[in-house]
Amino acid sequence: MTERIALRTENLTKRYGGVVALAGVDVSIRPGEVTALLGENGAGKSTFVACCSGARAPDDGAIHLDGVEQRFRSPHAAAAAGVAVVHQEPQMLEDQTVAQNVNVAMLAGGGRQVLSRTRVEALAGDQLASLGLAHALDPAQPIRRLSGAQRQLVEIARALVIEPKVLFLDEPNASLGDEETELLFGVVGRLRSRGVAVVLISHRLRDVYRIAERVVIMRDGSKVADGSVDEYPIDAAIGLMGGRPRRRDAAAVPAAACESPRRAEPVPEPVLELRGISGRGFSDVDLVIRPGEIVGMAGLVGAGRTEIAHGVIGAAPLRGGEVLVEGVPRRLRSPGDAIRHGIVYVAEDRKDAVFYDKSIAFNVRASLLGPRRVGSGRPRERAVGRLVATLAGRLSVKAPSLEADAASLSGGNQQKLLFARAVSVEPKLLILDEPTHGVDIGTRHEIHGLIRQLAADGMAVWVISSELDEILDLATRIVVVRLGRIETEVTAGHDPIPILAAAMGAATADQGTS
Ligand SMILES: Nc1ncnc2c1ncn2[C@@H]1O[C@H](COP(=O)(O)OP(=O)(O)OP(=O)(O)O)[C@@H](O)[C@H]1O
Repeated sequence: MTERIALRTENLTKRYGGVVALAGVDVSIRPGEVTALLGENGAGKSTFVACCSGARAPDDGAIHLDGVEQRFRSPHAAAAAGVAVVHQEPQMLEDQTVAQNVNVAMLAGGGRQVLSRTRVEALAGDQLASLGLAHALDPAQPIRRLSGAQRQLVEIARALVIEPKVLFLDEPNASLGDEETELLFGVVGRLRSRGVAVVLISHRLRDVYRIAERVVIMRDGSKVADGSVDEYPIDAAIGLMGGRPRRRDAAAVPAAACESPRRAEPVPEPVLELRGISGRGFSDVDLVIRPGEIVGMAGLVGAGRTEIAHGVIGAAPLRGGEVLVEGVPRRLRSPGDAIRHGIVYVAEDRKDAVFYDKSIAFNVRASLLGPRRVGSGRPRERAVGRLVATLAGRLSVKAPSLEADAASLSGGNQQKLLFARAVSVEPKLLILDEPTHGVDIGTRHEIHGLIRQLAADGMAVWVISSELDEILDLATRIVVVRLGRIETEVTAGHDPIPILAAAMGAATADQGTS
C-alpha cells in the first residue's frame, strides 16, 4: 500500500539575488501528523513556507498537493487548494472585532456575506468553539485590545475557516505563555485527528517535541535530515541545525555576572523606582530596579506586564503614582523621552521597530544617531563597527550585505538587530519584552550571555518573558504580575518554582471566573 502524502516538494529552489534561500529541497508531509520544520535563523524555513503557500514563486522544483502538481500564483490560490498559513506577525483589521476578522476570512474562503452583527458573532463563536477556544476569546472584542497570544489564536481560527489539508504554523508559540501554548496544542491535536497535515515551525524545541511526530531539519537552505522524533531527538536535531557547538551561557560570561548582584558592596541607587503607578491594565505597581540587576517579570499573557512597561516609558498614559529615574521624579512623555533619560524599551512586536524599507546599515545607525549621540554629530564609525561586529559575530546575523533592506532579514535576524541596536545606545536601563521571540536556540544562548554581561558591567535590565525557563535562567530577582498587580517577588537562589506556579495558577482560576 502506498503511503498517503499531503504535500510533497521536489527540488524546491529559491534565490534572492545572490542568496540561495532554498537549495533543492525534497520534503514529504503526511496527513494527520505534526511535522516540525527546524533550523537556525535564516535556514530557509519561512521561504519554504512562502513557496508552498503561493506567497513566493520558486525558481525551480515542484510542489504536489495530494499527488497533483500545483503552481500557486498567489496565497489565495494556495488557500483555495487547501494550504493555509498562520504567520509570525498576523496582519489584522485592528479596529474590527474578533468576529469580524474571522468573518472576513470566511468571506475570502467563499462563504456568504452576513450582515447582522449578532449572526457574525455567532458564526465566529461556533468556529472558536469547534477549536476549543470559546473560553479564550470573546468574539465581540476589538483586535486592538487583544494580547499577542490572543491575536495568534484569532489568526489560527481565521486560517482554519478554509478547512485546509495542510496548515503551516510559523512560530505560533513564540510569544505564548505556557497556558496559551497548551491551548494552541489542543487546537493542533484536534486538527491532527481530523487528518490535517500540520507543519510547525518553532524554536521552542521542548514544546515542539511534545507534539510533533516527525522533524525536517534545515540548514543554509538545504534539508539535512528528515525522520521521526525518535530518530532525531532534541540534541541530535540541535547539532544538525547548526553544527555550532552549544555553549553554556555561564561559559560566555565572567563568573561574577552569574552571582546575585553586588552582595558585599553598598546597594547602589535605583535606576528606576515605581511608586504605586496605575494605568490601563495595571494598578498600584511598586518596583525598584538597581544597576547590575536583571529583574525578570513573569506572568500570564495579558497579566499587564507590557502595559506596565508602556506606562513607564510614556507609550501609554499613567493614571497615578510616581516614576523616579535615578532618584528624580519624572513623567516620561514618549519612548524617545525615555531614551533621553537612559531607558530603552525593546518591543515584543518587531513590526513596530524595524525600518523595513531601509537598509540594515540604516537600521543600525538609527540608534547611534539617537539622543545620547546627538552631541557627537555623525555616529562614530567605531561604534557602528562594534555593533556590526556584534551582529555578525556573536549574534550571527545572516545578511547578504549591510546595504540590503531590513525586510530581507529572516524574522529571527530582525529580532537580533533590534536587540543589538538597543544595546548600542548604552542605556542605564534596558527593558526587553520577549527578548528571544523567534530566535534560534544557539543565538538565544548568546543573547542571554550578552544580557548577563551587560548587567555585570552595571546596566540594569528588566526582562518580560512568557517563558518561565528564560526568566529562571536570567533573572537575579523575579516579580510575578497577576491581574495588573505585582503579586509576588522572589530572589534568584530560592526555589522560585512553587511560588511562581502558585501565583500564576491562582491567576488562571480568578481570570476564568471574572
Ligand atoms: N526578501 C528577501 N530578500 C533577500 N533575502 C531574503 C529575503 N527573504 C529571506 N531572505 C534570506 O533568505 C534566507 C532564508 O530566510 P528565511 O526567512 O527563509 O529563514 P528562516 O529559516 O525562516 O529564519 P527565522 O528562523 O529567522 O525566521 C536568509 O538568508 C534571508 O536573509
